[in-house]
Amino acid sequence: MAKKKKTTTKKKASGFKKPNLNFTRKQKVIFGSFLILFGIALLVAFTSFLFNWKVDQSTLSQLSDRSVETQNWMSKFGAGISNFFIYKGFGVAAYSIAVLVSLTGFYFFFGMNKTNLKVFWFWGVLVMIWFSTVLGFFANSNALLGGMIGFETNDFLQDYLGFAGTILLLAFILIVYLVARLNITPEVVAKYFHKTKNEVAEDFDEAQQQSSTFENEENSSTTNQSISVNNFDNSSSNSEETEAELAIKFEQKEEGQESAAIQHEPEDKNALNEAENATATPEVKSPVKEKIVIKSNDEEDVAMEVETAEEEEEEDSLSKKIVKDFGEFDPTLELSNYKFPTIELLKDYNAGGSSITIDQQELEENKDNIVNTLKNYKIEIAQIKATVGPTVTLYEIVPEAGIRISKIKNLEDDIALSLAALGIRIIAPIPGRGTIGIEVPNKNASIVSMRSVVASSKFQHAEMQLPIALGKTISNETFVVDLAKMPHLLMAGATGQGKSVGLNCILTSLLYQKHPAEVKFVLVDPKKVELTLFNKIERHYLAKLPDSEEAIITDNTKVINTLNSLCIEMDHRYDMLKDAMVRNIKEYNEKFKARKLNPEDGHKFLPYIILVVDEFADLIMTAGKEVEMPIARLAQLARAIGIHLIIATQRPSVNVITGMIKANFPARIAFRVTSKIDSRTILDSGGAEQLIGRGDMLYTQGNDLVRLQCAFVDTPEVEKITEFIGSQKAYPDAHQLPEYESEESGTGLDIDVDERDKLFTQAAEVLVTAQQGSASLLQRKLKVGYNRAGRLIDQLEAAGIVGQFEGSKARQVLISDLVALEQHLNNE
Ligand SMILES: Nc1ncnc2c1ncn2[C@@H]1O[C@H](COP(=O)(O)OP(=O)(O)OP(=O)(O)O)[C@@H](O)[C@H]1O
Repeated sequence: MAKKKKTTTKKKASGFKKPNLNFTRKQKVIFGSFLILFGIALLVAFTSFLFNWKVDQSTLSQLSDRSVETQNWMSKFGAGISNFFIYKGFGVAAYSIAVLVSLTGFYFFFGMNKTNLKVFWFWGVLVMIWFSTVLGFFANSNALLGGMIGFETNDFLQDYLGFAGTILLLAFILIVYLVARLNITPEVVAKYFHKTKNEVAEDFDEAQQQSSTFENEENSSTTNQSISVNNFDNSSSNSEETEAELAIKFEQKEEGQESAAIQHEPEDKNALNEAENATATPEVKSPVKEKIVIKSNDEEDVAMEVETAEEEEEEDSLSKKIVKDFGEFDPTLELSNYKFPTIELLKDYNAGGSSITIDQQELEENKDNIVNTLKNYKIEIAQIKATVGPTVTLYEIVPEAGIRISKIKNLEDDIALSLAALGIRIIAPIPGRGTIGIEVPNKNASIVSMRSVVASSKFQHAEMQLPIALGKTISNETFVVDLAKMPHLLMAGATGQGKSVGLNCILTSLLYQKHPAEVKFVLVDPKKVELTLFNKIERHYLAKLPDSEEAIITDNTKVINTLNSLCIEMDHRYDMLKDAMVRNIKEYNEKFKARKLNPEDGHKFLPYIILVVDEFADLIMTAGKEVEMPIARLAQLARAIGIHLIIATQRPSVNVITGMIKANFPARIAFRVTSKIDSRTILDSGGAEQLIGRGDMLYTQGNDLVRLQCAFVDTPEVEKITEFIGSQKAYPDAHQLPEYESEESGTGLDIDVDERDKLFTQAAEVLVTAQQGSASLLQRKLKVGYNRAGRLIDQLEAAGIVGQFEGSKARQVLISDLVALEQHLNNE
């Protein structure tokens, strides 16, 4: 069974590579310009052929003879190729070929998405054949029109379908073209005519109103009277109809207070015209509008327009048009030749044999031991089942009715003793299974190779944003999780238990699935050796601060700037999301790819950013609480905007993994730890102290604990992968994070006088009076925070008022009294 699985996964892995038919940018420009010019040459030759074909045709058989002259503007080449395409080919419809060739040239030259090109060629050739067949009807009067192919096709169709049949077939093809290619449906045509009708009516109204305004102006004194008479006449002659019309009018009045045109009685014609003009102005822009005409009593039409066009729809159709013309935005275009690492770069640790090494005898022995031990404590078993995993075997037992589960749980040590094995874990009961699980380590644990998990179909076909193949479960299934869903991961384990391998496994998974345009890593490696290999992919996958030289941060003091910079990036991304009216990075990028967001408004494709901290305890110790705040902020807010944190630590103590950190890292991985307390700190439950090490781990994402064997990826394998990626064309530099100005950055000794703190003079007076240069004194007296007090001291030192930093002692005050201070400050 296991072997069978293996062969299928291998097949899938080998089918993973895509053939590479891409040109480099230079090749595209050269090839593109050739095609454009070739297309133009064809146009020139074809046009000339139309005038000179009769003369040139007699020379065609002697084209190889240099002395023979042709009339074509492109000489022998022009005459030959035109004869081929026009006379022997498609007639005048052959112009399509020249246009299509030039168009192809443009696509290559400007590096545009070529999917549209295929569509152009398909329809272009179809139109050409259609035209030449239609023109084939006139072959007798002019052989050039339809060309030989047009004539023959026409002739062929007429033989089988007759004249009428051929015409009907050609008409059908025309309809297919109009509907499928040009989207011209009966509705569209009807809409167009409706629109034109409206426009004519509108013009007519306008003209009428203008003439009546003119009349109005001339007879201003008499008009009111005549209208009132008209009103009277109308209402008396046609009272029912008028009532109904008036009712509509008043309704409109009540609902649409803003419509001045309706509120005014027709006697105020100037106002009416003005109002109408005002409402008419936006009409010009609105693509769809509906007109309700309400007749008034004086035979004049009061038109109210209801505009139904929405700007967003217009934008939508604009983006659709851009997508139609250029295809969706492709973030990978800049590195379009990028090749994903191949599976061969990973080592197959189980080559030549099955990955499971437990033998039948071991299984039997363990089973007997478990049954006997439980029997000794008077626990009878109704059923027992074994599932063999890569490092441990799970024995699931169903005890006889009436046995208390806590009784079995308490026997953990006794069972371990009887099996003479470390790392026995009892899960009582197994959630959702109704059994009790006893995990017993295999005598010969087998390695779960990274190769096997990367090649697994579960990973290959994972429909996840950031898929990570962590390893294999106890039932030997590949375990794949989505980092984007976690959304942050906390990893802990004692030294040498597999943390670094685990981190490499996560990073490798992402390298196998994500293009450099889609994901960027920010790596913090205080141990300086663990992540150095990833330096090779700096310009592909890493992100760094603009002014830093190294992309991998090994100096803890620099981490604070990076974290704050990530916070700025986070805020910026939230603004972009808000602007785009989407809720998360996935929707944002989809909208951007569909060209619904304008890059000129600051929108761009957002890669996922993954922050990896290899030794968090070390970071907290050196950089202190200052790192905790931005980490907690990122962890709380960054999930929607694609910034994910992976934090690993050797020392899972409560002062490192604080409540604030824990609350925001629901996904946790525990490798073997030394005590139950550590296990509780990471997982909120025991169990990690009973693991056997070497990548044996427990994973939780807020609810159940899953025991996994972490996939093993060795340093040489990572090196090969990074070398493979690093040797390919890269971006000019690592991804730039936003610049961050640290609060302390202005505290050099060359502080500008203008940049001094507002409390500078007050601070100087406090220290000179007390003759004590201490920051805490300033904090107390001026009620300022520690940072500001520190900055003030630096400024006072720069001004020569206090002396240099002297460790634990307070700084010396260099000015004796307030008078001297005043003098000192005046002399500056
Ligand atoms: N998944 C695994 N499968 C098999 N062996 C493993 C696995 N993970 C780790 N090991 C073994 O354990 C050793 C130590 O692993 P790793 O370097 O990852 O430990 P670590 O927890 O990072 O230690 P430290 O904290 O001291 O850096 C590896 O060299 C390897 O031999």
